[in-house]
Amino acid sequence: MGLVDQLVNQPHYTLVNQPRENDILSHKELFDSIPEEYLSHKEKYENAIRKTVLYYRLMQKYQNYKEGSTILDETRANYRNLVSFAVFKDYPPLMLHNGMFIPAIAGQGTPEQQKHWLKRAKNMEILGTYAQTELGHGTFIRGLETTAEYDPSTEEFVLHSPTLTSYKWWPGGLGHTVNYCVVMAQLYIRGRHHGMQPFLVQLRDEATHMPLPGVKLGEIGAKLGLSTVNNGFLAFEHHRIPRDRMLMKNAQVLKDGTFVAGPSSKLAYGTMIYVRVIIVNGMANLMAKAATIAVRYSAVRRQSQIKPSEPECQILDYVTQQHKLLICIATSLAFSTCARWLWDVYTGVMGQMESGNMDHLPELHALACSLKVVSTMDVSGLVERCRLACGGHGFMHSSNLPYTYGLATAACTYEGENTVLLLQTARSLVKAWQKGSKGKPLSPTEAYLMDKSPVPKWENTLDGIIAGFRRVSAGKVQDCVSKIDKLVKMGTSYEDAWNQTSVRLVAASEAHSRAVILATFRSEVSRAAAALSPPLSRVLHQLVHLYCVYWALERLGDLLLYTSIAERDVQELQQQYEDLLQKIRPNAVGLVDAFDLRDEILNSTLGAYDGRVYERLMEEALKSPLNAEPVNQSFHQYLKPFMHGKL
Ligand SMILES: CCCCCCC/C=C/C(=O)SCCNC(=O)CCNC(=O)[C@H](O)C(C)(C)COP(=O)(O)OP(=O)(O)OC[C@H]1O[C@@H](n2cnc3c(N)ncnc32)[C@H](O)[C@@H]1OP(=O)(O)O
Ligand SMILES: Cc1cc2nc3c(=O)[nH]c(=O)nc-3n(C[C@H](O)[C@H](O)[C@H](O)COP(=O)(O)OP(=O)(O)OC[C@H]3O[C@@H](n4cnc5c(N)ncnc54)[C@H](O)[C@@H]3O)c2cc1C
Repeated sequence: MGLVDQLVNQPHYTLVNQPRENDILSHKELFDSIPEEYLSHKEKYENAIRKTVLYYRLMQKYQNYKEGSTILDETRANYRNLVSFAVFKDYPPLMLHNGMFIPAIAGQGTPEQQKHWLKRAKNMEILGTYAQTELGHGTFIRGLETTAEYDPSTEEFVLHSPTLTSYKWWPGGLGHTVNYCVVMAQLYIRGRHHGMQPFLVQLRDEATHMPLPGVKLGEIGAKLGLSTVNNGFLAFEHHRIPRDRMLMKNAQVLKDGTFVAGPSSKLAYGTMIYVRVIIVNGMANLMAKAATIAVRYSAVRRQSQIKPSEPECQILDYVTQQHKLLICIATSLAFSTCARWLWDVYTGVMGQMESGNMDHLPELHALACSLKVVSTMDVSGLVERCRLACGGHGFMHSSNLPYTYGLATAACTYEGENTVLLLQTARSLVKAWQKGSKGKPLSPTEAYLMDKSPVPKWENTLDGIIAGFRRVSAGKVQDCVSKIDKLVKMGTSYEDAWNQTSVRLVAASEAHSRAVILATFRSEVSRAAAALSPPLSRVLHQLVHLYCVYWALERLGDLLLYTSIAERDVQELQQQYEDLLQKIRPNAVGLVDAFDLRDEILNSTLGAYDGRVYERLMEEALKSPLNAEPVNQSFHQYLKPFMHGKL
C-alpha cells in the first residue's frame, strides 16, 4: 500500500511495531538465531527453504488464498513482499513461483489449463519458475535457441537445448527448488518456425525430486545479491512433453500439427509486462525501507557541532543530509503512487484485450518499460545514497542497506535490461512523433508530443516544471527524429541511423518517463489529498513539490536547452528547494514512521523503532562466530610460526 493510502486509511495492522498475537511475524522460528551472513552458501539456501515452508504455511493460515482475485493478490503480494523482507533479507527461493510462474499460467494458459495448474501451483502442490533467458541470450528474445519441435505422430513436443549457449540460465528457483517451469522455446512444426511460445514443463519427479530423464539442472553460483533465490540452469536432451503442455491461450497447435496464431505474437511476452508493472511497486517498498533506516538513524546519530558552543547535533540537522534523504521519502511515495496508477492502466488494457481490443497494448508496453527503468534506476541509486548517508555503520550487513541495494540493483537488469527497455519506449515515442506529424491522434500519455505552441515564459510552479519536462521530452524526440531523418537522407540505413542516435533516444525516453511520473505523482496526490486533513495534505504537497523541484535542478541542462528558464529562475528554484528541506525536516521521522515498516521487516540495527542503534550493533557483532573465542586457531597454525620466522 502506498504512503498516501496508509496515511488515509491508517491501517494499523502494525501500529508502529506493536506485533499482534496472531501476526505471522510473531512466529520467532521464522527468524535466524545465527545471522545469515555467517552461514555457508549451501546453509543459506537450506535455511531459506526451511523458512519458506514455514512462512507459506503461516501465510496460507492468515491470508486465506482466494482463487482468481487479482488486485487482492497484488495487495497480498505486496504484504507478502513486505513480510518476506522480514523472513528473508534476500528474496526467497520461491520468488519466481509467485512472481512469474503463476502469472505466466494465468496470462498464457487456456481456462482448462489455468483450472488444472493454477490450483496446484497456488496450493503449493507444485513449485515453478519462468525460464526464458539463456546463457547466450537474455535481451534478444528472437535469438533464444531452445527448441520445441512438434511431433504429430505422438502428439508431443520435443524440447531440446542444441548448444551450450541455449542452456536456460538465471531463472529463480531453477537450481534445486522447483519441479515445474514455464519454458519459453522456439516452436517448430514440420521444420517451420512459429516464434517463441510458452510450455509448462515438469522438470523433477514429484516424489523423489530427481531431474527427469533428458533434463539437466543446477544452480549458477554466487551472485552480488539474491543469495537465496537459487538461480539455476536447465538443459533439455530431446525431452518429450504432451501437446497439452503448451500454454495455448494465445496461439494453439492442433493434434495434427496445425498452428493457429494468436491475435499478436507479442502476447507471448505478456508476463514480462505484468512483472515490469509489479516491479515499480516493489521499488517503492525498497525505497521506503531504505529511507526509514537512514532517516531514523540520522535522527539518532549525533556527530560534530553546527555551532562550537552547542552539543553535537543530529546528523539530520545538516542540510546536506536532508538533501540526501528527503528526496528518498518523496521517491517512495512517487513510485507507490505511480505503481497504483500503472496497475490500473494494466488491468484496463488486459480487460480490453480479453474482448479482443489490442489498441492500447503498445502504450502499456512503453509505460511498463519506462517506469520499470526509472523506478529501478532511481531507487538503486538512492538506496546506495542512504547507505552512504549512514557512514561506516551503513556498510554493515546488519544495517540491511547493502542487502536492500542488492535487491534494487538486480531489478535494473532483470525483467528487461534498463537501456534496452528505454530503447523500447523510444521506439514508441518516435512512432508517435511520426504518427502525430501526419495529424493522427496519439495515446493520452504521448499526446503532449504534438504541442506545437510557442515555448511559454518559464514559471517556477509545479505546472511550469511539469510542462517544462514535457517540452524537454518533445524536444529530444524531435531532435532524434531529425537526426535519424538526416542520416537516412545521407544514405545511412534506418537501422544504422537508429543505432547512431541511440544515446539521444535513451535520453529522450528517460525524459518522457520523468514527465509522466511528475504529472502522475502530482495529480494522484492532489486527488487523494482532498480526503486528508489540512496538515497531512500540506506535508504531502510539500513532498510532491520537493520531488518536482529536485528533478528540475537535476535536469537543468535539458531545461535550459528546451524551455525559457533563465538564471534568476534557477536561483529561485534552488532557494525553493532549500526552503522545502527546512519545512519537511520536522516531519521527516514521522513520514518514515508512516511507512509503518515493522522492525522485523526493516531487519536493521540502524532503523529499529526504539533507536537503540549502538546496543543493536554490538549485539549483532557478538553473534559473529569469530567472537566465540578470544584467540582464533589460525594464530597458532599460521601467524605465530610466521611471526617467529618458522613459516
Ligand atoms: C514479484 C516480482 C518478482 C520478479 C522477479 C523477476 C526475476 C526476473 C525474471 C526475468 O528476467 S524473466 C526474463 C526477462 N527478459 C526480458 O525482459 C527480455 C527483454 N527483451 C525484450 O523484451 C525484447 O527482446 C525487446 C527488447 C522488447 C526487443 O524484442 P524484439 O527485438 O523481438 O522486438 P522489437 O523488434 O524491438 O519490437 C517488436 C514489436 O514488439 C513490441 N514488443 C516488444 N516486447 C513487447 C512486450 N513485452 N509486450 C508487447 N509488445 C512488445 C514492440 O513494441 C514492437 O512493436 P512495434 O513497434 O513493431 O509495433
Ligand atoms: C538477479 C537476476 C534474476 C533473473 N531472473 C531471471 C528469471 O527468473 N528468468 C529469466 O528468464 N531470466 C532471468 N534473469 C535474466 C535477465 O532477464 C537478463 O539478464 C536480462 O534480460 C538482460 O539480458 P542479458 O543478461 O543477456 O544482458 P544483455 O542483453 O547481454 O546486456 C548486456 C549489455 O548489452 C546491451 N544491449 C543488449 N542488447 C542491446 C540493444 N538491442 N541495444 C542496445 N544495447 C543492448 C545492454 O544494454 C547491456 O548494457 C535474471 C537476471 C538477474 C540479474
